[in-house]
Amino acid sequence: MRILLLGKNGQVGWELQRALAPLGEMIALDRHDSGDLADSQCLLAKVKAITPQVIVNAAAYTAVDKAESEPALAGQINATAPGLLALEAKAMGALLIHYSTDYVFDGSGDQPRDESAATAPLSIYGSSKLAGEDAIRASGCQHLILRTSWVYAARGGNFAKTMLRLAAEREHLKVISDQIGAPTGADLLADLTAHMLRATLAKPALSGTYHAVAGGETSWHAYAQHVIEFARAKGVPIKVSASQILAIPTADYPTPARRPLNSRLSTDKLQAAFGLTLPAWQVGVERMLTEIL
Ligand SMILES: NC(=O)C1=CN([C@@H]2O[C@H](COP(=O)(O)OP(=O)(O)OC[C@H]3O[C@@H](n4cnc5c(N)ncnc54)[C@H](OP(=O)(O)O)[C@@H]3O)[C@@H](O)[C@H]2O)C=CC1
Ligand SMILES: Cc1cn([C@H]2C[C@H](O)[C@@H](COP(=O)(O)OP(=O)(O)O[C@H]3O[C@@H](C)C(=O)[C@@H](O)[C@H]3O)O2)c(=O)[nH]c1=O
Ligand SMILES: [Mg+2]
Repeated sequence: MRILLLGKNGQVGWELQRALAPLGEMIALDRHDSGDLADSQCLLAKVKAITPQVIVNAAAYTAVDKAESEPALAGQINATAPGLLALEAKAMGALLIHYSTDYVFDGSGDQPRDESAATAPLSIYGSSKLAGEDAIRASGCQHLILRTSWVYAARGGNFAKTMLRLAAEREHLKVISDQIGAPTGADLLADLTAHMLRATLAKPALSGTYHAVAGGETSWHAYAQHVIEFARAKGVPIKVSASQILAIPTADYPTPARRPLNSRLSTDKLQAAFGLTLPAWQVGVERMLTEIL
């Protein structure tokens, strides 16, 4: 089996290189080797030449605030290119695996959302990701769309690493405590992808959209506290004292993009359909911290 991986150097792409390696021949691209989602023509020519049985798209425009001032580029990378990949997958009979986000929702309420909940993105990033999902579903190709949230990895930039850096430099931190979600490891997503890929090739009816996040929930503030106190306990030099990691409401942290308050996603569908278990978010975060500290 030939697997084409796009975005091989992102957080998720890097872990997919590891997790998908045993499943077949992998061709892994980034934007520099004809895998540029901003250049659809070149990308589609490359896909046709490779004729993969599976396309895994881990490439995306993920700079949430910057997207507010670059909507056309975000739309090209997150919506137009995935839509064209889906049409090509349909034509070739390939399975397309793609990732989406909690930011497709408006974050109202306080209950976990399932896959059928109404979408209403608050940001350009969120609407571009939703348009990508919709284009894939409309293409009629076999697909797996994994909606995830708050992704971190040992390799790459993410919130946990930003907090460790700031905690070493500053005497106080202000972190939002009224946005609730689940930090999800890129390694967990890659492993889920490998299992789901195999199961879906064997049983195409599994094709569809799934929420894929770690278990439990937290706020950005409690997540930051967890990361910083774990590092402190390991002897890492930390400047901020525990009492100076200050909880603030979203209103006190103005950003160009609006973000959902309630990012809780229910993973019941994924767990039931694939017989998989999603471990608590702390398990993966502590493993990642142990690796990088
Ligand atoms: N990060 C998060 O918190 C979350 C991510 N997701 C989704 O998960 C998926 C993976 O995200 P993640 O690994 O965290 O993101 P990263 O930002 O770590 O990686 C994205 C990758 O996409 C690449 N990329 C950007 N533009 C292009 C382009 N024009 N052509 C080809 N490649 C490009 C980047 O390359 P380069 O470094 O060269 O720019 C980078 O390697 C995405 O679909 C994202 O929307 C969902 C929820 C949360
Ligand atoms: C750096 C910092 C951030 N924050 C807030 C801002 C934001 O609400 C939250 C997280 O900051 P980030 O910059 O990681 O936010 P962001 O880049 O929006 O994270 C999102 O990325 C995209 C790609 C997704 O799909 C989402 O699931 C989510 O992970 O923490 C603070 O409160 N204090 C701080 O010092
Ligand atoms: Mg970010």
